[in-house]
Amino acid sequence: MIDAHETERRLAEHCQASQHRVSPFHCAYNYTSRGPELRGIDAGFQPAVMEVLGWYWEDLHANRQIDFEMILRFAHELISTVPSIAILLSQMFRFVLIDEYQDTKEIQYDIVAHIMRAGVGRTNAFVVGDANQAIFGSLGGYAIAQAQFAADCGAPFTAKSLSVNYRSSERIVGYFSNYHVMPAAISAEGKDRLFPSKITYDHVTEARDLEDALIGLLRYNIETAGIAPREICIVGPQWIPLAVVTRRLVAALPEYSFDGPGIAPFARNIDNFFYKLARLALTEPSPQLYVRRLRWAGEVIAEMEHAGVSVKNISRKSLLRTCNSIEIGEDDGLTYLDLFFDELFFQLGLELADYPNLAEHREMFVGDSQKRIESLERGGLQGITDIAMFRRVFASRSGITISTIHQVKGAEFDAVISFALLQGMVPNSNDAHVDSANKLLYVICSRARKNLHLISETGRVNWRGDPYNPTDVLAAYPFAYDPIPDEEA
Ligand SMILES: Nc1ncnc2c1ncn2[C@@H]1O[C@H](COP(=O)(O)OP(=O)(O)OP(=O)(O)O)[C@@H](O)[C@H]1O
Repeated sequence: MIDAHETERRLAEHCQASQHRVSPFHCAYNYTSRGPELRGIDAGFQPAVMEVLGWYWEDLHANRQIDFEMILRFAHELISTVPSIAILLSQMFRFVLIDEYQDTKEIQYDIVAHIMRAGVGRTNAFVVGDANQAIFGSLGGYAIAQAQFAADCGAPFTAKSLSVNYRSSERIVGYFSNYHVMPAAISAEGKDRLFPSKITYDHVTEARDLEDALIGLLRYNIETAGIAPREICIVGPQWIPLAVVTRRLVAALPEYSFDGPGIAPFARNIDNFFYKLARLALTEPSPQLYVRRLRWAGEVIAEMEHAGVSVKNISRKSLLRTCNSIEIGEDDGLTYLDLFFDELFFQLGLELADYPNLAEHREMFVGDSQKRIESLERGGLQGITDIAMFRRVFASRSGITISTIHQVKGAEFDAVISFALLQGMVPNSNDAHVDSANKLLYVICSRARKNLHLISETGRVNWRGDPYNPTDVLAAYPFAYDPIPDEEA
């Protein structure tokens, strides 16, 4: 099973053999029940891209490997060609629960529909989500219509709606309701419903002064409004600019700490064996972490067994003890991990070369992490290789969260500060549809319980040198914003 980074590396290799300047970017594809579909590629260019993908699939086949899309493809192929599979699954499962249905792909809906049809009334489904938050359309996710899914499943569905919001104040709910693409009446009924929320919109700050504006808002929320740093989130569209902003904020506000998946110095590939092992290598034994580390140790042992290691003498506790006993005096995060992995294998009496699957995982983990560090450094982030930065990835959240819009989905904070709300970034220029902008703004604004601060900084230019303007739907919303706290002072 190869991960997204390895897919890109292999595609880059095959693209070199193409005579049509195909790049890995063009090769992003979704499997549907009708076969593979490319994402936003002109019809005339499609044969050239499909040629490269053909080589890529042959290459994977020759190495007995699959990528994520192929899991869906083969699951679908099996379930639609071997009827007993769907019948068996429908007998095993009385309920199929789907969360975030708006991010579900056609092939996934079709897999469920096969099971439901085979169940002829035995299997029920509970499908929940929010069509207003469908921001993974570019990856093939969409909110299926109720009638369509009912027809596909051969089963009637009863629609119910959640109209009560327990998270945000009335003022916040009133504000983000503007960005609904599906009509919905929502009322605020949580404990903060009457909170006198500040909702501000700054469209005058220049990009070069962005950090000052962010610092002003952070200080207002922490020092004046009394909000804890871990209850504040800064949201931006892409993680490299976010990392740059973080670096400046870290330097300007040494008294506060910052957390965020976007600033992790190594590849967050949760299926990789060495990522799982890194969790044990980078956390210290402590009573608070004991149960979690025990679970992580269990996952590591299961992966080892899967790779063919004899684990009968390795228990979760003994593995933890061995990990805890390893001491490595090294400040460079990647070197530390490298030495840790070597030492652990040595202590367990294992030779990595005897387990090709694990050796491959190690190569991917180290290669992806190096690439990630290089791109963060190119983005201006220094000190990223330090072991302390590595350790923070698994430390519990205590600082101000920095996140991309797509990563922040599902989370909630007392205060949300969002920048780069610019047409061409939010929404992205590949997907400049007005609904896409509405959904992104809806996701951002509906994360806030109390305060919401939006920024469309001026002076940013695209690769052609043209200036970015504020996101159209945001600029067109005639809302009575509060004065920006700094100006008030
Ligand atoms: N019945 C309830 N009474 C009080 N608080 C509730 C209730 N249901 C949910 N909440 C609180 O409301 C907040 C939002 O709930 P939750 O995260 O489950 O919503 P959600 O539908 O997943 O939201 P979203 O899709 O926008 O992320 C949480 O803080 C949760 O604890």
